[in-house]
Amino acid sequence: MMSEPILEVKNLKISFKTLEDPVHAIRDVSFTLNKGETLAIVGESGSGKSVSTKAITRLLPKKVTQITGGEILYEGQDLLKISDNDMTHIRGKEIAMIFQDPMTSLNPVMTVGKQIAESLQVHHGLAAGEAMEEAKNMMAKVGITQVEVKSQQYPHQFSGGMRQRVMIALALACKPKILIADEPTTALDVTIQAQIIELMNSLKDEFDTSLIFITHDLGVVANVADRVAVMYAGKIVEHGSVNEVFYHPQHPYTWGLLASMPSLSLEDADFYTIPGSPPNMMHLQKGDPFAPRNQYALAIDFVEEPPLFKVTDTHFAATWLLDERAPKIQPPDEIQRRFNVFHSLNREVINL
Ligand SMILES: Nc1ncnc2c1ncn2[C@@H]1O[C@H](COP(=O)(O)OP(=O)(O)OP(=O)(O)O)[C@@H](O)[C@H]1O
Repeated sequence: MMSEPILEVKNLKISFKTLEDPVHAIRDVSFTLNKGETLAIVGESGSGKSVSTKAITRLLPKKVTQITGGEILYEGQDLLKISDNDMTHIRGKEIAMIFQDPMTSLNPVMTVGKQIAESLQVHHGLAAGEAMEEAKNMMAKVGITQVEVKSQQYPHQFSGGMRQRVMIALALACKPKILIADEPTTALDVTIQAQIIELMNSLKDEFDTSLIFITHDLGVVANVADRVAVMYAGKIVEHGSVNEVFYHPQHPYTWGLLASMPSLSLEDADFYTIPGSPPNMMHLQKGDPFAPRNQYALAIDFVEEPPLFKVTDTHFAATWLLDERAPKIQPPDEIQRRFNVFHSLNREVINL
């Protein structure tokens, strides 16, 4: 795996103006997307996944959005500083997005073939006929059959799964360098979800695209991601390789997400769920916003937010439990089981 960065988000801070106080939606978020990799961003609803990625394509509502700090570096330029015109060239052509509900991105009164073709005409300057041929090729690539007929149909004539395939065809037609998929499979049933994820994985490799995959469902992450970033209350609270986050998680919030995942091997384990609900981002209390829900919280959690502690060169977690002065605690059974898997995985690697 190459580890050359294609996108670097550094110390991003975003607030929204409201009729009351501002909502501090993104509170100092940094992450890197490397060329060719898939980065999954996970977290509960409202944690800031969509806002931080919409900032990349500058799709946040201008009137109410205040970007109060940070930079978004793509190929050496700060996307927060370039002109609207330059951004229009990058959006769609170099950085494309797929959303949970394709109907919000597809034009309901234009045939799907025409929509894909139009994007190729605008971004790649293809002539109409050539663009339509390429559009049909893309539709076939994403597994749509009878493309001569289907390319003449409108979005409402497609099922949910097929519509998502159309969105993928539209997003990848211009061969973007980065694809941001925001909950692309959430509205689909489990079998179709698996098919769409497999499709995105194979096309991403074929097109040499780097992928940011946003989801609240850790279950789908294992099948797509190289690295995982876990968000809570507008911050990344843990990030690492998929094995590190799945089998050696350090943050009690990640423990909660993992332990509440349905699993076949959990019959005897004590179920650990995250009590309470996410904080009000308008009025955050002093200390770690996760503290009131954290059964492993220390006194300091109610006073000061933890920094990201380094676990390995590739793994970081923002929990005071990693401070050398913290008491040693016993993680929940399910997490201990994962630690054992992690240690046996590592032993296998060492013995190779
Ligand atoms: N236009 C807006 N005005 C005010 N607050 C906003 C606006 N857009 C987003 N927010 C707030 O920003 C925070 C982060 O929202 P975001 O949509 O990024 O969360 P998310 O993790 O993607 O959740 P979901 O999975 O529900 O989409 C939330 O508290 C949300 O209410």
